[in-house]
Amino acid sequence: MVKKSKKSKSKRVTLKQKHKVLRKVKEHHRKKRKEAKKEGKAGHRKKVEKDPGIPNEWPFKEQELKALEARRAQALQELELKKEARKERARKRKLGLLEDEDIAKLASAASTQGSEFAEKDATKENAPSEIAKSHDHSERSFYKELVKVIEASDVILEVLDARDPLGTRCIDMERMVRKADPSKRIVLLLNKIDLVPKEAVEKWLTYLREEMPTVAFKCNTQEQRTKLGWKSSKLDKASNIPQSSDCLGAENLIKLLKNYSRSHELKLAITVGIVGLPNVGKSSLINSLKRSRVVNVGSTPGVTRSMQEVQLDKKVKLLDCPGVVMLRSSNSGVSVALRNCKRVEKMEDPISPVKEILSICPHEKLLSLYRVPSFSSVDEFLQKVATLRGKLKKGGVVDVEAAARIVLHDWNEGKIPYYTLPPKRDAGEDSDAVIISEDGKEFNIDEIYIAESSYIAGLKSIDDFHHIEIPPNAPPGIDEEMLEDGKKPSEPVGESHEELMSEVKDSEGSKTTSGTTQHDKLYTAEGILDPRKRKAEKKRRKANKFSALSDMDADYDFKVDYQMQDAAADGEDDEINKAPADGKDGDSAKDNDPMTAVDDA
Ligand SMILES: Nc1nc2c(ncn2[C@@H]2O[C@H](COP(=O)(O)OP(=O)(O)OP(=O)(O)O)[C@@H](O)[C@H]2O)c(=O)[nH]1
Repeated sequence: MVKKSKKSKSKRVTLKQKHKVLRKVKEHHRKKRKEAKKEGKAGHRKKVEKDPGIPNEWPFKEQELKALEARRAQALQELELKKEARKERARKRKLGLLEDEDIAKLASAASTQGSEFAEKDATKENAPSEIAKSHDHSERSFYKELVKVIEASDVILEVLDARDPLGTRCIDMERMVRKADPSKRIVLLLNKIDLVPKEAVEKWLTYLREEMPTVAFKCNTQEQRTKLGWKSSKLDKASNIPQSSDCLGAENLIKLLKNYSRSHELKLAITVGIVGLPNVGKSSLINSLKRSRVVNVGSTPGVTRSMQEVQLDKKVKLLDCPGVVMLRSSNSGVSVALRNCKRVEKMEDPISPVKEILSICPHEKLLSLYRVPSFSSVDEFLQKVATLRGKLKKGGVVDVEAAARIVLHDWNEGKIPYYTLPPKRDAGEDSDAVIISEDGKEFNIDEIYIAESSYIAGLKSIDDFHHIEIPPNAPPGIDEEMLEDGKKPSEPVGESHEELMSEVKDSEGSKTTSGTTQHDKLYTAEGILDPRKRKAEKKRRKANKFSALSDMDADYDFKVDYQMQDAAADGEDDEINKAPADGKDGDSAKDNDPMTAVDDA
């Protein structure tokens, strides 16, 4: 390094010195800023003007104070209502009841409106019809999704709840499948076998296998996202199946589907539509087969809202479907509620289904389950449950409806354990109902049944269970009339299920020739499964909206509205403040605003 000359005038310093200087400068500036701020504040501090209030001399002081108090109370009440609606919405969101958000929005809008917002009153009047419309629409859209799934599938897996297989079997839907294409195969799947005794499972399997290939299954009920457990089909009797959250029967079911694919020598993947009533475990079945949480699962019915596709492997593609709804009115009410086809939160009358539960369940069972002393009527039972569970309304009144909802939730989630046994077949039963099927050969069903018997033997017996036996329900039917009632000329939704079927076919267009694959069919079905189309549609709608807004802006004349508003406000002020105190205009405007009134409070 070149030595520094003694005569040199260079200002180069060491880095340590340089940083020290910089730090000092920074500190100095900060100090200066602080002082300036202090001075500025002290120098220009605004004097807060004290509100002189309403002068004592003013003749209307009493009335004005009363009105102010009323406005303040109303504003507080509105805030309270908003808070409650928010809480309710959060609770429903947690439960996965997304469409309830709209209802909560409507309810809160209706409740928060004051008498001064006349136009909002109109919204309030319209609210119930809007809710009904959206509900109807969701049922129709669920039905449309079902039609799409049936159309796209080679094999239909109809999921039944092992506790009441007949009550959760939809024979109308089966007819619909056969009508649509007789080459489509239906396999019944007896799910939730962990909730019933072994004897019931065996009897139901024998009963159902007289009509169609039927397999027993237990879905995985673990909470984790991946690596969901499977129990081997080679299970010993000592295994405690009902307490395990592992899946049971998956290997067998996959083997059955592959047998079908092999028997038809299909090179492409077969499409398997998973259908069934709400909450029977369709989504859980897909997650269990895939061994990870690929679709949403929930104990409330209606979690699945549209068709979802899951590729199991090269050979099998699964389609999740919303629960079969549009049930006939003869099935509605109590029996629909007890099949968990309706959300308990949405039920207008949750007490009637509880009456039914009390009539079929032995009272001792309920006494021990709910830890209530004896009761003589439904009302007494619900009052005791409400008191024990702390379900009280305002003023300490027991909330029997909330208690009824608890009991219904317990019924649907299997906390009140029950099972059914198959009925005896009539000699003259409808020949259409009993189909001794040839389908078994395509699935190589004998091999499957033999493998299955090993783990069914491991289930708990009727003596270990202490479950309640109830009579089986009749299969629910699909209401075609309901489809026709809701028909509107402008609506693109189909009319009856035949028309819906043809509509879905039409939407597939001319592309759907006999040579096209199921995969093609699926992607041509309008909307849901083509994300690119959906995005393009969204973009187009957004562009239209913007152009409409800019058109509006171009026409808008601020002068007109503002002048009119000013004139109107002047007129109003003159009327309200017939004897105003000087300078009180601003205050009165402030008092008219409920929010300001609360702030003032
Ligand atoms: N014990 C037990 N519970 C099950 C079984 N399968 C499903 N479940 C439970 O049943 C409830 C409903 O399951 P989902 O898979 O959401 O039913 P879904 O048929 O898809 O319901 P929707 O989407 O409403 O049509 C969930 O709480 C599951 O944990 C089973 O084999 N045994």
